[in-house]
Amino acid sequence: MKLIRVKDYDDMSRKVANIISAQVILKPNSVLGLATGTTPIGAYKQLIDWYHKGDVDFAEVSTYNLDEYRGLTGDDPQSYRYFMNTQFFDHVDIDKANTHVPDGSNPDIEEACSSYDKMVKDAGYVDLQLLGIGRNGHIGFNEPADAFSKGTQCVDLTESTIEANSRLFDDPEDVPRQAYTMGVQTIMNARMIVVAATGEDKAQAVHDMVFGAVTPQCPASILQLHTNCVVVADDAALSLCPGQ
Ligand SMILES: O=P(O)(O)OC[C@H]1O[C@](O)(CO)[C@@H](O)[C@@H]1O
Repeated sequence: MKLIRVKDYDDMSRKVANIISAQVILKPNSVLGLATGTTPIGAYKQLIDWYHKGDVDFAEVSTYNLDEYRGLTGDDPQSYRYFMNTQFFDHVDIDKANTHVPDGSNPDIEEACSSYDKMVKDAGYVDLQLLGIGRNGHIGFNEPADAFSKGTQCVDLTESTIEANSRLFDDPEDVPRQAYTMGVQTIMNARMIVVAATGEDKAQAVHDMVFGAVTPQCPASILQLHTNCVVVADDAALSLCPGQ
């Protein structure tokens, strides 16, 4: 695991955008694994800016998102499909047909998960996976559990995640209780992984991810076993890490 210390959220956003840009410039038809949440918004903004300046383009890129709330359609403003369209896809030259998010509107869990797995597999898995990290160490929506997940699965969100994500909903009661998420094994199949984290509320999760035991109780800890994983984190997120 390589640690890159950054000053703050803006610095993290530029560095993450630089890594994604380099990937796309070197391999224009890259398969990107993308994340939602507050963490990557600044990186998406930076990429949009560089796209408008002609520094990078996404015409040949395809994308697979980590997760989606079960029960929401893509046109629901709280859905992750809507988030990706409005925060990134609508502003660059990516072909929307090449962008993929688990289908939260599919009530058939088995079908929703297996069809997403097949798509990612048929794409040859992900070249570069961008990850945020939950306060409890979750990646995608893979919550602390007794075993690491493999392929796409339907998960019951923990109270801590529901509480953390309720800030984005008018009424906390509206936060869906379930989500479809890419599995940990699929995430680990990515050829490069970039984890972004800022802020003190991520410090314990970042410590456990980098220095803790590899355990499904902290899903992000398995990233220690990935051969090409970079963590881009600010002082606050690294504040519990020894010698950092
Ligand atoms: O970037 P945030 O908003 O802190 O979220 C962290 C993680 O939590 C999720 O939003 C899921 O709760 C992930 O998609 C994200 O990577």
